Amino acid sequence: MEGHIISMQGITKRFNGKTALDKVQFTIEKGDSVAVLGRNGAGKTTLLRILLGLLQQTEGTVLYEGQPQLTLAFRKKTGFYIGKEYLPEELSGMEYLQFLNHLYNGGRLRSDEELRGLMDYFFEGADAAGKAIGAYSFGMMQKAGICGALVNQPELLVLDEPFSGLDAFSCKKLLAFLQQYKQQRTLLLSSHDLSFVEKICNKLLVIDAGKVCYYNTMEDFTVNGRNSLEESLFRLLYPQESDNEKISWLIE
Ligand SMILES: Nc1ncnc2c1ncn2[C@@H]1O[C@H](COP(=O)(O)OP(=O)(O)OP(=O)(O)O)[C@@H](O)[C@H]1O
Repeated sequence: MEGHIISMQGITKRFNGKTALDKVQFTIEKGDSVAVLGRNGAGKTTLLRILLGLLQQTEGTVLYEGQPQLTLAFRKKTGFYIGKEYLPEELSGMEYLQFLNHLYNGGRLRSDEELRGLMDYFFEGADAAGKAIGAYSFGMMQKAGICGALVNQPELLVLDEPFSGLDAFSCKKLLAFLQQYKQQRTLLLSSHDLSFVEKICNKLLVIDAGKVCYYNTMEDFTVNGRNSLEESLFRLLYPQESDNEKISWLIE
């Protein structure tokens, strides 16, 4: 177990008898940057929610540094953004960050100036700090969620589709941020945007119909970069048939 920051052991999740995750098993080493990939409905968000203790698994165990994960240490050292449903709509962006700051460390962790700096980086000076999150656009909510995930300077950062809804400049800023972040910490993200995944992650966890069908390095998956990530993923998950006939049928 030594060196593993996260260990998921035999995780099964059933919703009303339907299996969403089936005996999922993997470990994440400190310093890894892992992308969770798979089709819509494969089980990625369910997996991240269970890992974070936001959803109870039906079977299996999640360990953080060798211990059951729902400890204060896990909460203090983990940052996450998993969807806008976890954002308090009535608070302004700044109030949300201040709230998290108090929650994590009685307000001693970061100064208001630092929190404002965090917002400035992702919002690029847009007037968001004083505005209620409920009045944000989808992309602004994503940014507020990402800022929230970073308040406690987490050792493990978990992000569910962080690039979704961000404009091109914001994607570039997030990419630059994550590229630096991953050099010092551990990162787990799900994304459908393979070009960003390729630039950030060293390991891939591919899930299909609730089962892990690949977990290893990006290099191994792409045969040392000879194939693109997209090609390699298509080869693993999609049948080699042409959709042209189906498209013609749909159009005509
Ligand atoms: N609360 C729930 N109740 C019932 N079924 C659920 C619930 N949450 C997820 N599921 C089901 O579990 C499966 C996995 O869903 P999940 O959201 O984890 O997929 P995903 O890989 O994150 O998909 P996407 O790429 O579309 O975000 C799906 O079949 C989904 O319908």
